Amino acid sequence: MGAVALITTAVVQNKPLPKNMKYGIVLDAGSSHTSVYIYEWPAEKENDTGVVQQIDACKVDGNGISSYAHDPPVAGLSLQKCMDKAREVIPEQQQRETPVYLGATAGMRLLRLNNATLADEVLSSVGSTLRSYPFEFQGARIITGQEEGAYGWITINYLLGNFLENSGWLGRLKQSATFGALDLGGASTQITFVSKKEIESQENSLHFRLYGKSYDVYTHSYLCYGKDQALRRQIAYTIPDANNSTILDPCFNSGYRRNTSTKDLYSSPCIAQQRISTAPSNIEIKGTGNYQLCKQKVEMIFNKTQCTYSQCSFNGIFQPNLEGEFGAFSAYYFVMDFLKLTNEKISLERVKEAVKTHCSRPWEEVLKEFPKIKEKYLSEYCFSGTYILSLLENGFGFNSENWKDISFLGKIKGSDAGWTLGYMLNLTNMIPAELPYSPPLSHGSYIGLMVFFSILLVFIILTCWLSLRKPKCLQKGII
Ligand SMILES: O=c1[nH]cnc2c1ncn2[C@@H]1O[C@H](COP(=O)(O)OP(=O)(O)O)[C@@H](O)[C@H]1O
Ligand SMILES: [Ca+2]
Repeated sequence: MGAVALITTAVVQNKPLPKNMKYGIVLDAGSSHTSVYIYEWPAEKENDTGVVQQIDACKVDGNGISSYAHDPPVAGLSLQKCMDKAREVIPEQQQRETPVYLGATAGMRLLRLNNATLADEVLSSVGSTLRSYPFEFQGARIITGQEEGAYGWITINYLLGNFLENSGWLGRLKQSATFGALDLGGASTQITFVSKKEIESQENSLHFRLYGKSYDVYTHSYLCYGKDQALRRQIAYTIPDANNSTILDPCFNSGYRRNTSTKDLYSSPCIAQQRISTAPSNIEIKGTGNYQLCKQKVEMIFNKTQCTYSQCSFNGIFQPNLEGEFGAFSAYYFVMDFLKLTNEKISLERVKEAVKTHCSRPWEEVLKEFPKIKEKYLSEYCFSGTYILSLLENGFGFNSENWKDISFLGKIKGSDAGWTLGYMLNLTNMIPAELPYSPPLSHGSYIGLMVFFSILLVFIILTCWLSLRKPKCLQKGII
């Protein structure tokens, strides 16, 4: 009876509690568009790694918030549809304690360079929209390039489970068991990885202690080297003078035509050094679809001549030797996915061939094959593919050898690869410096052991009882 009571108590008392979920919202206000991400995690497992999951993502209609500089109040209004959706997704009783963060990236950094007052107005407009929702508004700000790189690195390694793998005694011995992060945006690009070598420039050096292990991380964010700004710079190199308003551009498929206003092209601070006063007000771009010529033009934006450190990537920026594996996400993934080049087994040479082939296809043929793809994206895949190859090879120093170390990542275990998750994990203190205490046994093993020992106890009691009865039996002369 005692043993049965023990088993029952063990099972009933230790039933896992019903899951109490928590939620968090992060808005990624990128240069090209804004996305709203909703995350969920069990409250009682807050400090475990790998428990936060993306449960919803909503793409805001229209362009990035920096494009509303001429009418800041509209920037806030543009977020309403996605925020209404967030209100539907998150249970009502949890909404008041759900934090909302907005982080703006390179588009807003550029707007701040052009006009800081307008940048503030846009931020206060999005802030007041977010405050009007029943969530816990935690601020709308422009994050630094360093933060963008660091949080992207944290996100992918958290989702890949690398921090937990490194936290045991065996993991602590391993040198570089994390993935480097390569993030390509529209206005900036970030490279972040663990380096064993000394990081010679302070501004590129980060130190983290996560789950009981220390990480020395190299990061750099290149403003104006996102693919949209790089395209502008590439076009600006060949702006003709006032007598001629046509550009023959090898980075667009042959037969493709696009009209651009010079005022719009020149509005970016990234073009500051390339402006010519005699430029016509409108230009017509005519594609010629030639990978080699496009590559030559693209490479003009990487200055490889000056370097005051022992080694540099380009533009005099220090970069230690590449180490370990890398996850490439955001536009790296969108472009390589379109070109069907995300398979790890494809060599650098084959990737080049594929981009070359795509560039040489007539625009009419491309358009016919992909009628549903947004024309802006479709027309730029030749340039984007060429730019990605140039940036990785000529800029960062990847080659045929270490190309296999790059994985192009869209989602990892259902969550988008990007800086937003890392940003939220950091701001909610969900990544502890030291390993959190976890009971040595899981709930299942605990119950199993309790049942086993209870049965063992019953068995021992029965055996003792039977052996104690023996002399009595003998006394009675039964045997
Ligand atoms: O489906 C797609 N195909 C190609 N490019 C895409 C697609 N979706 C987004 N992009 C590009 O990804 C980039 C995202 O950059 P983002 O808006 O995050 O800028 P930022 O990080 O520099 O602030 C932009 O260049 C955008 O055009
Ligand atoms: Ca981005």
